[in-house]
Amino acid sequence: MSASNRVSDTANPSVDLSGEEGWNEFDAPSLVGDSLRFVSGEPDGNRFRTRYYRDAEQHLHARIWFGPETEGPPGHAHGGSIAAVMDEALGLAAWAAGYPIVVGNLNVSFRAMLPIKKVVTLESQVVSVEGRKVMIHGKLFCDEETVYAEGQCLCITIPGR
Ligand SMILES: CCCCC/C=C\C/C=C\C/C=C\C/C=C\CCCC(=O)SCCNC(=O)CCNC(=O)[C@H](O)C(C)(C)COP(=O)(O)OP(=O)(O)OC[C@H]1O[C@@H](n2cnc3c(N)ncnc32)[C@H](O)[C@@H]1OP(=O)(O)O
Repeated sequence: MSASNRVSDTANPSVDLSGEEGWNEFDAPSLVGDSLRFVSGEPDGNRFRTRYYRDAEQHLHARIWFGPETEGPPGHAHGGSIAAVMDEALGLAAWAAGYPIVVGNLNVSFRAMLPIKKVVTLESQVVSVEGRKVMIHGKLFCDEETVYAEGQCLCITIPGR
């Protein structure tokens, strides 16, 4: 690839991260601080672009653009980039539900190759709470037929917070 092609690869495209009707934008930094830069830190960059929402039932959703810098297999997202999104978003879902946690265990099933430069949706749900263990499930998809990944995230509450 020539240098000039590389420049056009990283040109700053505009990306529509708007939510669905009934979703309210969720201000993650106001809840957890500014530390979530790995996935959410560059809203105009070429790695991820992320916007979080909550629905009327307070479930956390996200619109996420996997930019060219998330590439793993040619033209598709690196599995680690998908796992990073799951780690942040599912951990954040626990915080948003009122549980101050860190992620203890994360299982990701990669169901279909995720094309880069695409906006996908993440949905999440708190499925159980037992003592300090909060289980969150989530999936990344673009429509009913196309699920790219599913995540099961065991979060552990941090004592004293
Ligand atoms: C300097 C400290 C800072 C601490 C963090 C402070 C604040 C965080 C603030 C903001 C967070 C910001 C944003 C949040 C949004 C997204 C979050 C991103 C998510 C992450 O990116 S976060 C980084 C990756 N994350 C880690 O870096 C965790 C490293 N790790 C540990 O810090 C410990 O490992 C810990 C705390 C997990 C447990 O340690 P612990 O000593 O407190 O508790 P203990 O071991 O007793 O476990 C209690 C019960 O959980 C079960 N349990 C524990 N771990 C399990 C596992 N893996 N699988 C199955 N079960 C497990 C036990 O079996 C027991 O169950 P039972 O009670 O039934 O026996």
